[in-house]
This record gives sequence, structure tokens and C-alpha cells, in this order.
Amino acid sequence: MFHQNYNTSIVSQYHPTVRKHVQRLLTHLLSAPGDQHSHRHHAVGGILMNVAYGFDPKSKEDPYIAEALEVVHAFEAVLLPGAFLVDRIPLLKYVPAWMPGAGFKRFAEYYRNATYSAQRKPFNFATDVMNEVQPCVTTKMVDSLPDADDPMYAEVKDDLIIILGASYMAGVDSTTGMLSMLITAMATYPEVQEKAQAEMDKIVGPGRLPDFGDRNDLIYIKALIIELLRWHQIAPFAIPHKTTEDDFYDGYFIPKGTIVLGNAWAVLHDPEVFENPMEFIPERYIKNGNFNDDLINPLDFAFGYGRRICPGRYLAMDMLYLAIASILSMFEILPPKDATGAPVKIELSFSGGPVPIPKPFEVVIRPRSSATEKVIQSLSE
Ligand code: HEM
Repeated sequence: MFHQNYNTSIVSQYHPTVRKHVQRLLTHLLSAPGDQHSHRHHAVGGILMNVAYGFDPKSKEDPYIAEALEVVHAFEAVLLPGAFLVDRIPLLKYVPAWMPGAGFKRFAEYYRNATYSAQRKPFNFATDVMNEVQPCVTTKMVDSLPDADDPMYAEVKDDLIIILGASYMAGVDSTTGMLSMLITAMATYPEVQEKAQAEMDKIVGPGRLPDFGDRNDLIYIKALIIELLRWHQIAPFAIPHKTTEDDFYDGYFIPKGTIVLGNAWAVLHDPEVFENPMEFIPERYIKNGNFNDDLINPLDFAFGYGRRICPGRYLAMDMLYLAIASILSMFEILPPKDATGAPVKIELSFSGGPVPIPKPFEVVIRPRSSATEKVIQSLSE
């Protein structure tokens, strides 16, 4: 279902939705730049909900989003190795839920219910008012469900509900996190920002927003986005995989059932391959004015591997492209200043665990000129 609805040829159908939410993001950044983190989060969440369920969660307090986020954050907590005592003392699996040490059982029970509700409510809403929501993955997939009296109906419908829920839950913090990296990189490397904006001015011009049709001509922006995925990964070890059969790799025997972690960070920061790997240098991905295909491409690592590779990667790349190109064409991003007026270096801090999400940070975002301010004002819905 995921690959069918989020594959490379389908995601262009979602461009109007991506465009609408990115434009709303720009107007929010203009009117309340101090809330930039929550604006980005809301824009990405809006796209994912819109694509999956066909409704537009305009308010940041949308109850479906609030419920889903609670589950997202619990999921990120449980991915932490050793988050629960039972990880270290497996015998605790057999004690009753009320006993000390069995907090994981109460946690699991609470979040099983919360997940059930967060997945079903938006789905039920969309299917209850099918004629009012926009065509979306739900409306399309409900049509392909078996008849209600078919013995497979309940199981297939349940799978659909879970997968639709996963699209929001897996996509929102990861994509917003990459946009946090963008803001940090731009405030830290002003010369990169200037080059990106110079390209934008040359190819797009000052009087309009960039769109998907400009993508192939924006070589520097492409290199910048690829460098962003190399510089910081949102899940540097992906999700732990388990071997399904005995294997040999590079002379090592790997028995069936081994937990394997792909270390994207090590590959993408190898000083033998990438000069100054900790620095943000989009130019490394440009050769003779074209995109440099000779270098290891982070797209092969930042979204995981094999059968479990991120199925939302094409939509993620479309969201990143339009949000990044639009923000850079309209806004200037600067580091905050201290009491003496000196720029303060942004030090990113991350939520712990295998999916390290950047925490909100202070930054200055303002329109590049009165011309870009007018373009944004003209977008008001
Ligand atoms: C820049 C943004 C994103 C990044 C960097 C990212 C990265 C990843 C990574 C590394 C994995 C683990 C893959 C593995 O274990 O091999 C993953 C899994 C997943 N991602 Fe993404 N992702 C992003 C956006 C999205 C979006 C927008 C969606 C939904 C539309 C999504 C849906 C999923 C799902 C459902 C899985 C679990 C797949 C499975 O276990 O079979 N992701 N993602």
C-alpha cells in the first residue's frame, strides 16, 4: 500500500498539496518568525495528513495531530536501547502490570490504546465524510477494500488504517528535523546561503516563488539538499534490521537472527572520501557546473536499506525541495545576536535515541527584501 501510494510516479499528484502548505509556511514565517520551528512542523504535518486523509488541519491545535504526536514521541522513547528495565531483565516480562519494574506494561497498554485511537480517528473522519474530503490515499484505498462481508475485509482494512497512521507518525519529525538542519546550516554558513540565493535570483527571479518546474535548473539547491542529508542524518543507524538467514560479509560470519545496524554516519563522514566531512560544503556535489554523480550519494544511506527502506522518501524529497527553495528565495536566515550584538553560534541539541530530532533553537528569519515580502503577502489565503 505504501509503495503503491508514495512511489516516485505518484508523488507528483501531491504537488498541489505540498505547494499549498509550503506557501502557508511562508506566510506564517513572515507574521511570526519566532515560532519557526512549530510552523515547519505544522506545514509538514499538514501535508502528510492532507495526502493520507484528504483534510487540511489548518489549526496547530488540530486534535488528530495532537493525538498522533503523543504516539510519535512515545515511539521515539521506546526506540532508545535500555529505555525499560525489562530490556536488561527479561524475566520482568512475566510479572503483573501493577508490580514495581513492570512500568513498561502500563506504558505499553496506555500507548496501545493511544495508537489505536490516533490511527482510527482521522481514518473514520475521512471515511464518514468521503464526499467532503479531497481525493487522497484513504478515498482511493477504501474503494479497493474487499466487500464488507468478505472474510478478509476486517484484516485488510486494519492494515490500511495502520499504514496510513504510519505515514504521519514516521514522516513528520524526520522531515521537520531535516528542515531544522537547513536553518542551522544557513545561519552558520552565510556564504552558502548567498550562493543559493544568487542561483535562485538568476533562475527564478525576484517576483515569484520557485516551483517544481524549476527543480532541474537549480543545481546548487540540489547539491545543498544532498549535502544536508550527508551532513546530518535524522536516523544515522536507520531502524535495527535482523538477518533472516546465515550470511558472510567481508570474511565475517553473521548468524541468522543477528541485529544489524547500518552506520550511515560513518559512511557519509569518512575523511578518506569527504574532505572536511564535518563542514557543510554543497560545492563537493558540483563538478563543471553540473551535479557531481561521482561522489557517494547520501540518498543511498539516509533513508535506510533493503526491504525496510523509507517508503516516504520521494514525498520527503519533494517536501524538502519546495520548502527549502521557497524559504531561501524569500527569507534571509541569520544567527541570533548576544547582548553585545555579536552573532551567536547555533549549537544544535537533539532528542536522544536512534532518531535524534533537533530541539527548537533561536534564529533570525526575515524577508530578503520588500519585493519578497510583497510576494509572500500576496499569498494570503
Ligand atoms: C527527510 C525525511 C525522512 C527521512 C530522513 C527518513 C528516513 C527513514 C529511515 C532511515 C527509515 C528506516 C529505514 C530502515 O530501517 O532501513 C525510515 C523508515 C520509514 N519511513 Fe521515513 N524518512 C523520512 C520521511 C518519511 C516520510 C515523509 C514518510 C511518510 C510519508 C516516511 C515513512 C516511513 C515509514 C512508514 C518507515 C518504516 C518502513 C518499514 O519499517 O518498513 N518517512 N525512514
